[in-house]
Amino acid sequence: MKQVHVAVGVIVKGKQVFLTRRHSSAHQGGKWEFPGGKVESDETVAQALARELKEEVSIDILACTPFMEISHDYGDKQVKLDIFVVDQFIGEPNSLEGNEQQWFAISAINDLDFPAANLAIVEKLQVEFS
Ligand SMILES: Nc1nc2c([nH]c(=O)n2[C@H]2C[C@H](O)[C@@H](COP(=O)(O)OP(=O)(O)OP(=O)(O)O)O2)c(=O)[nH]1
Ligand SMILES: [Mg+2]
Repeated sequence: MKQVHVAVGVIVKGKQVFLTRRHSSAHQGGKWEFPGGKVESDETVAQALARELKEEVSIDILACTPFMEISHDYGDKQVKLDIFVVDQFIGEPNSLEGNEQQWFAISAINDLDFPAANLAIVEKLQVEFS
C-alpha cells in the first residue's frame, strides 16, 4: 500500500496547543488532530506545512522545529506523519473549513479522541511542555 506523507503542525502558545476536529466524513473522521495535510509531489515538507496551516487555520509560520516522525498503518491507509512544533506565527489560528477547534492545556489532552498515530505525539508533548 502506498504511504501518504503528511505535514503536521503542533501549534503551541505557552503550555497550550491548538487542535481541530476532523470532519466526520474524512479518514479518521470525528477525531481531534493537529492541523496539516498531504505533502504534494512538487513541494518540500516545510512548504506543505506552511501551505496547509495557511489553508486550514489561516496562520503564517514564522518559525517551526522538527519534533518527530511517525509511520502508522491504519489498515485502510498507511501514513507517515512529519511533525513540527510551530511556536511563532502571524495571525490567530481559526479553522477556515468550519471544523470544531479549540486551544487546550497540553496537560489536559489525554482523554481526547485522537487518531491512533497521535498517541506518541501527545506523550512526547506532555513530557516536553509541562
Ligand atoms: N492533519 C493531520 N492528519 C493526521 C493526524 N494524525 C493522523 O493519523 N493523520 C492522518 C489522517 C489522514 O489520513 C492523513 C492526513 O490527511 P488529510 O486528510 O489531513 O490531508 P489533507 O489536509 O491534504 O486533506 P485532503 O486534501 O485529503 O482533503 O494523516 C494529525 O494529527 N493531523
Ligand atoms: Mg488536513
